[in-house]
Amino acid sequence: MAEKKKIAVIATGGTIAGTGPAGDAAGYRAGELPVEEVVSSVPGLGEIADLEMHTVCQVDSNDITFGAYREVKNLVEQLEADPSVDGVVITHGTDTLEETAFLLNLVLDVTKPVVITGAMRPATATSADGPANLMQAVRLAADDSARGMGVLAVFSNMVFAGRDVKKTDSMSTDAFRQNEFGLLGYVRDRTVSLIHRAYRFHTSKSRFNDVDLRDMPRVEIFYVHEESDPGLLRYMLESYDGVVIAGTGAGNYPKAVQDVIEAWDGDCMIVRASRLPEGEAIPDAVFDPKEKTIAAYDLMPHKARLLLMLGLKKGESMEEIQEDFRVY
Ligand SMILES: NC(=O)C[C@H](N)C(=O)O
Repeated sequence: MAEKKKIAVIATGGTIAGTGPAGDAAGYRAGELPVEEVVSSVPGLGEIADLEMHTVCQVDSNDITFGAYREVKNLVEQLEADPSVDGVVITHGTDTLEETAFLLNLVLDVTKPVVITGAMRPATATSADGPANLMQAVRLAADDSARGMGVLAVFSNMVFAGRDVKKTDSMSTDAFRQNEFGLLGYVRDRTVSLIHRAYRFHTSKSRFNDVDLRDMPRVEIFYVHEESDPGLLRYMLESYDGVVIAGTGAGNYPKAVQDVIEAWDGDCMIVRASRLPEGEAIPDAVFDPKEKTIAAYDLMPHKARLLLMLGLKKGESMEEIQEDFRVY
């Protein structure tokens, strides 16, 4: 029989560590339970792997920060260098799990499995989903097939790529998808089946895995709708290092917004993304004839924001950042 693996569990909070009125699925406080209690609530977990526990923070994921990302990066890279550890599981709130998964996928210099998971119902709810997700995440992190796959997310038996995972449901326990990119595979009980591999660069092959996550550039998102306020966009361009436009359709906007973009000649870098969950915002001669923007392709605005921050932090030119959006 194969030797038992050792998995490090890093807690950051979220509903998986949430407590509230007995049985209820809502009205709870996220990030309350210590990781040891979350882990001990999962029957049989210790039989899958030896576990070591770490806590970076205990927050609702809406309050996650680059300070926490920096700590997670340092810790995961220490664990990568520790020959006694085989893989890492990160527990996290679901609201911003997709941002954290994408960011870590770009900045961690690792090849060991790194799996992020969470829960839609707090630990005190009837049929809490955290224990099953945690069990599946540990199972995946202990599986050799997960090595070199970048940051993976596990939710409700499904395995997703950190780059592509999206929260698509605000209530169901089946809350994550990666839309037209399907799934990477499944985990259930003792069976791990990885079927697809993410194509884009990540982790040990990412040019961002040496980025110092302190003092990050400030990037905000301008959400487009009918009669969007062009004055608000002008203010943002004057105030931030970068702005991501969450455009309609393929990254589009009203003429008044286009006029502001075309008149802009400051340092603030502009990325054109789409507010839609599927499809791409590609370079476009109709909405951006003067080539003032960087196309985000399929990345949602909140993921595009993180990639832009990393490119700006590296001091990259507009052309280099455009290339980042083609390969990451
Ligand atoms: N299901 C959850 O984890 C939601 C919670 N608000 C969080 O993101 O921390």
